[in-house]
Amino acid sequence: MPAESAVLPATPPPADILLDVQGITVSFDGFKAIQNLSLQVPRGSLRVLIGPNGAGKSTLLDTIIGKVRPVSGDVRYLGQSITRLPEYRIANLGICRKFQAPGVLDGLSVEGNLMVAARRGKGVLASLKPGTGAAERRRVEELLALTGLEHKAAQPASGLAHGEKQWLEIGMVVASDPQLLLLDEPTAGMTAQETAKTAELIRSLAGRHTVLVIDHDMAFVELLDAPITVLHQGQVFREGDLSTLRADPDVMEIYLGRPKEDPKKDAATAPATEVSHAQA
Ligand SMILES: Nc1ncnc2c1ncn2[C@@H]1O[C@H](COP(=O)(O)OP(=O)(O)OP(=O)(O)O)[C@@H](O)[C@H]1O
Repeated sequence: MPAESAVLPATPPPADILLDVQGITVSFDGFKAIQNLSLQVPRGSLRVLIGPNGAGKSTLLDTIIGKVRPVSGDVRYLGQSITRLPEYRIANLGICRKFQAPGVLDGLSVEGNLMVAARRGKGVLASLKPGTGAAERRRVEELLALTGLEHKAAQPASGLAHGEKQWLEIGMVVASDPQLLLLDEPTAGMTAQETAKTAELIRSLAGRHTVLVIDHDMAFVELLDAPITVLHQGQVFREGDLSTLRADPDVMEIYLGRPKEDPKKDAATAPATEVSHAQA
């Protein structure tokens, strides 16, 4: 895909905005983990959130799902303020964070797990409606195809490899058809091959879903080929595509602690752990 496709729209029309974070500040005992942060996410888009440790990425997701309350600002979803809603009501609006899903049930088969997830949230009466069972089976088949786990459908989830378990969990989250899906480091612990497949899976979710992904793995971020928002010290530091951000000395500096005046010297002396963490 050409680089231009990843560039953020300058001023997207408000009707296309699913999530509109307006100037939020989050304070923990006086420490501002997020400071006057604004972010707009168009409906059906895929957005990547990166930033050094402590930048506020997880706190932002916690605020969107109502786990953490901002001291000021507003989180708007489909034009409605959700800032003061309890977590369960925000979830009921179709906002789902992957780690919130109950983990995979090891004793159940892959398709059994997906069936449980497809039924979750439906009342007893709804599940007794004629045709519901057939519709759920069709949904499970769709989810098996989406996650590439058709060949493992009957196998117990306990036997899945790490990556496969993650795909099953993504499938379980998608089963409830969330409009906004928040994924926090979905490729942690994955091999390069699993990471590439995860990128493909996540890309395929955009359109039907709006997806916001946090990750540190730049190889994965590159494969996602999506607009990126860089957070730093609780604020939006930059937005753009990966090639633009990689060429930005200020972004390099916050990731690597590399002084702009003498990048060569610092690149040579930057601690290996810091470089490998960001890999930008
Ligand atoms: N419950 C809390 N109480 C106090 N401080 C917190 C709390 N949660 C987060 N923080 C602080 O807020 C800042 C932002 O943390 P956050 O976890 O959001 O960063 P992050 O960008 O997700 O970092 P990482 O990439 O390391 O996960 C950090 O300085 C962190 O120590």
